Amino acid sequence: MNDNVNSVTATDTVSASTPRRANGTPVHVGSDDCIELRRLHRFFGKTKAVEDISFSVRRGHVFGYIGPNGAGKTTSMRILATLDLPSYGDAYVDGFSVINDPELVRGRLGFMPDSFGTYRDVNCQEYLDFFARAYGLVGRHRTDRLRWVMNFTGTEGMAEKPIRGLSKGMKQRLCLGRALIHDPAVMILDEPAAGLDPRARIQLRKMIRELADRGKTVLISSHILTELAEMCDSVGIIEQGKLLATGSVDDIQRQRESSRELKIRILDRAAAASECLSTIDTVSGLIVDGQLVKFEFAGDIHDQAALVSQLVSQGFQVAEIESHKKSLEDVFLQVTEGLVQ
Ligand SMILES: Nc1ncnc2c1ncn2[C@@H]1O[C@H](COP(=O)(O)OP(=O)(O)OP(=O)(O)O)[C@@H](O)[C@H]1O
Repeated sequence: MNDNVNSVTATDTVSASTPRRANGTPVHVGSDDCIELRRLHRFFGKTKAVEDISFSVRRGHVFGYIGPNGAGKTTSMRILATLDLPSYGDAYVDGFSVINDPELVRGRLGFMPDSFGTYRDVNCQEYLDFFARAYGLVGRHRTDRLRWVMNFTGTEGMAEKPIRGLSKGMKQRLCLGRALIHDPAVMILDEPAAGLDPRARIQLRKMIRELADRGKTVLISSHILTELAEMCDSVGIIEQGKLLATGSVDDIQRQRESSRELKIRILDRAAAASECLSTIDTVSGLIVDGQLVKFEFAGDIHDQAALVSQLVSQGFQVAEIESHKKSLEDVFLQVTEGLVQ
């Protein structure tokens, strides 16, 4: 099925080695990391679609791959799905190299591309059955698997419906079903929520979370950090082929939060309190508005506690303190620069 790797010339490719037995068969390396990119590069002429990207995703985790248009998300996912080859570096799925063991990778991976493909005239059951057969499922096992997948994706009521009559949301469910049909350990989902209405997005999120809870490792791409924040255990932010940040959403938010806005309500002498605050290095942009003193604060939570103690020890009546955290959109805009290639 995944046969269009021949668009890459052999000279483009530098392979990394998978451990092998004496007879040459690959050894399955049991690891907590079910997806791993190691110094992955993919160049198209002068375009560096993917440049030296490394990260790993733990078994049973959902990893959000986030970046603007043209960032290199689809290119990396196509390499993981063995539809393309890296120029340098390697990627591993469930311990197997996409370069050395693509067949083994395909059996362990379900890929949901960003477009549906051309199967307009078959019905939903025929569609899933076709892919089940392509993956070598036979007899009772195939029937049971089809039933489970249709039930899980909520497509059982549409078994007889031709694909050309499906809504976008239903097509996405069916596409997810196709990627799941051979019960892979790893799911690669390229912008599965694009074009879905809010309810369908929520349902998709629930399905993905449930798959991870059942032990599947999921890599999912999106342009939108907020869309992924709730369901992902960790995220990677990519732009112009480079990985700019990786970690949990909270970690990235914390790392990138170089400053935040603080508002302190002082019951009397707010202007004098502002004078006092102006002597602290981590305070800038002070504004006094009645009892409120607003400013940018570049310290951590301990510095914040020290600042309040200092005001109180100087006799100011601190009544309220409000800290405005940067939103995920703020973080995304701060991390990326809006560069397009
Ligand atoms: N087959 C190709 N030939 C030439 N350039 C390509 C090819 N595939 C991708 N590119 C280029 O590589 C860069 C990364 O593209 P890619 O599709 O991976 O980005 P993306 O992050 O998935 O973007 P989007 O969110 O718009 O889908 C872009 O500049 C794109 O034009």
